[in-house]
Amino acid sequence: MAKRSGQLKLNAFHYVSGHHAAAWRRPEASADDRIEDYVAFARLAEEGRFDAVFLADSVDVRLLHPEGAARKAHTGATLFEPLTLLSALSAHTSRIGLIGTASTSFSDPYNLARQFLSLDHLSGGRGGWNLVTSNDPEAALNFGHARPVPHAERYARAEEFVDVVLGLWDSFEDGAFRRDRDSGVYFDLDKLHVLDHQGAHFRVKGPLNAPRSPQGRPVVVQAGSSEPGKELAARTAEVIFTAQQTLAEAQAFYADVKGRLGKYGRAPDELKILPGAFIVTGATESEAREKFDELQSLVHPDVGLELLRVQLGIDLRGYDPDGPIPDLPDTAGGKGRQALVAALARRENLSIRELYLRIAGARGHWQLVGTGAQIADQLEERFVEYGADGFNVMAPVIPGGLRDVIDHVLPELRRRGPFRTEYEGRTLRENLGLKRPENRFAARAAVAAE
Ligand SMILES: Cc1cc2nc3c(=O)[nH]c(=O)nc-3n(C[C@H](O)[C@H](O)[C@H](O)COP(=O)(O)O)c2cc1C
Repeated sequence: MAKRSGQLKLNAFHYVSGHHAAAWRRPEASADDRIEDYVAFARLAEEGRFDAVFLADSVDVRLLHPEGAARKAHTGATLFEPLTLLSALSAHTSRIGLIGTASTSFSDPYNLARQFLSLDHLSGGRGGWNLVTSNDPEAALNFGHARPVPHAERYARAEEFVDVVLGLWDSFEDGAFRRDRDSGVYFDLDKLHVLDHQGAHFRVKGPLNAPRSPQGRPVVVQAGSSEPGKELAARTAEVIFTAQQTLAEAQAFYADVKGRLGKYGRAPDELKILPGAFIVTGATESEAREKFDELQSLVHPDVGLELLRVQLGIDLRGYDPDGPIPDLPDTAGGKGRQALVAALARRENLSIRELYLRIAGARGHWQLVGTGAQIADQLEERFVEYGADGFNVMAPVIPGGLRDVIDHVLPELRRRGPFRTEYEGRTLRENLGLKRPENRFAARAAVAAE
């Protein structure tokens, strides 16, 4: 296959004080309760010409390992609800995309469709929905369940959930709202469509009480890595977040998922694959390494064991930290991530302690520590060798780690070619190079009229 040209896409992953588990302990890190810090991050990412800010989310504080949770092993304890926060950020930014996470397991399609379409209008067409099924085992207990919802059930619901949302987003065709004061006609009835969805999980009549947005509808993002996760993404998503350690694993995932689109009548370029890249950089390699080592020295064993509980689905308290990880149970959580972290331990022959330090920063994602040129070389290789269409950039500490990427890595990428100096468009779709979707009802009417 010829080496590719074109532009890679970059998201700025906002993980409260930083993606490293010890980020919040650094004095320069953003606070998790100051809106001005979130605004500063979004503006910094926009200054760097990133495609979007991405907000992860969990609907559970993750207290299964209280000591680890109390030491902020993950963000669960202090996450502002993403849609609320992104709506606020839309007023302080003008070009950067705003992608927020919401669960199909613990929401309902009508409200979620309305909220994300409202964000899309508020932001002038910059909204995106990261669809998750929520692999936190205790999240279900916050929504009326007595036990975790099994993986297969979560995806069966997600498949129907996304179809209802996409259908509701087509309730009104483009140009439906005339707002004609003279005739008194506010909208064209023949451009309004009732969904009337009847399914195994949902009965939703519609229409949605919100018109199509400047980019048609929000961008749908998925982050599944299991079989059902990849299939759902191939059928419905336009961006997929993912995690791979090696170029070969990234190329295999890339070819696998792109190869699935054809059966849904989709072209490979209709889905952008953005693996995570945890990047620690500086003016020199030793400066980058020092920054990383300082953070590593702040990782408490309770935090490390909690990180492994979330990623591997097993509580390793009571095991010898300098011994190997035991055989792993079938997890109700994220199967894709469990397999990835277990493979990392085997490949690098890591003890429990070594493994939690290995993932304390990147949490199972690709970890790059070095100068801007060294990192740009690796990012460019994964892009030109068809391992990614771009990256979800994870800064170790916010905002300093993002500033480092902008100052040291992006100029090197621009020198090599595959990253923008200026936004191409005004909407998230235009900047991601995604087409503006047709309204399904208008498309059907056009075919019928031929
Ligand atoms: C970059 C990235 C971001 C993710 N963000 C979230 C998140 O915010 N909330 C969440 O519940 N899961 C999140 N996930 C987990 C995925 O939804 C999914 O559960 C995981 O990748 C395992 O795939 P599987 O569910 O298909 O087994 C994320 C995954 C990736 C790769």
